[in-house]
Amino acid sequence: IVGGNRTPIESQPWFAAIYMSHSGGSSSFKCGGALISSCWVVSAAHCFPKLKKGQSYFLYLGQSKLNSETLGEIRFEIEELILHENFSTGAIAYHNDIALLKIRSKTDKCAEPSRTVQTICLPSAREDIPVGSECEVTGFGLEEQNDYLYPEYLKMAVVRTISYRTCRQPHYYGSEVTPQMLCAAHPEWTSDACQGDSGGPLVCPIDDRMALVGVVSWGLGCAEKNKPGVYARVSHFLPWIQAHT
Ligand SMILES: NC(=[NH2+])c1ccc2[nH]c(-c3ccc[nH]c3=O)nc2c1
Repeated sequence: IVGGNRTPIESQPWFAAIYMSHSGGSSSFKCGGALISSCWVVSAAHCFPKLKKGQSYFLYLGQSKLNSETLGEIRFEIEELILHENFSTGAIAYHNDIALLKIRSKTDKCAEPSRTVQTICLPSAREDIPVGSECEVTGFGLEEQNDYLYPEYLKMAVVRTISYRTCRQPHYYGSEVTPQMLCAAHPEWTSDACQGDSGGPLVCPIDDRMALVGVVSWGLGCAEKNKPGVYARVSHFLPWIQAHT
């Protein structure tokens, strides 16, 4: 997250930190995710390239600090990884960049709600939030696009949704942006998601509840003028989520 502020996991209790474990026993942080029900986490399909021998994915819920113990954090193995069947990579965009992870703890359980672990609501069917809505994006991703280390602490930034027409302007992203994507940026281009935030949640208030409106997908650089963050538009994928969970 470029800009924004540190946030405790209690403020984003649906946030999942997804890691890859390597054959030698080491592990590396990969992407964010969001808990949508006890057994299911939503993330981005591009976070899950084909695994090599001895590699696997796992995730933590309730984690405020990267790679280390947060009181109340819980580790989950990925029992099932479902990538959208039409996921593809465009010139700069990812299409249908959404994935579902079925989680299972060591004691074969799914997530149990606590002060640091809660689900995020899905948006109701196909209704879209008004342009200019103030939303929040969360993750352990880079704080500057040329950084090479991820921050230790979870961060959150406030961004506003941008209209499809604006985002398709030539000096924005032109026709790389499709109706299944949602653009959002800070009005002064000072905060944004960045590498490592992929898969994480863009949550926006709908009526009086926070809902998972977007999944961090791509962007040209980070917090660059006229280059908004692009998210998978979750309302479009509701039928797909319902069919696979
Ligand atoms: N500006 C944004 N909102 C953004 C979001 C996700 C990104 N993911 C990446 C990325 C860069 C290089 C390798 N893998 C990535 O996911 N850049 C990103 C930029």
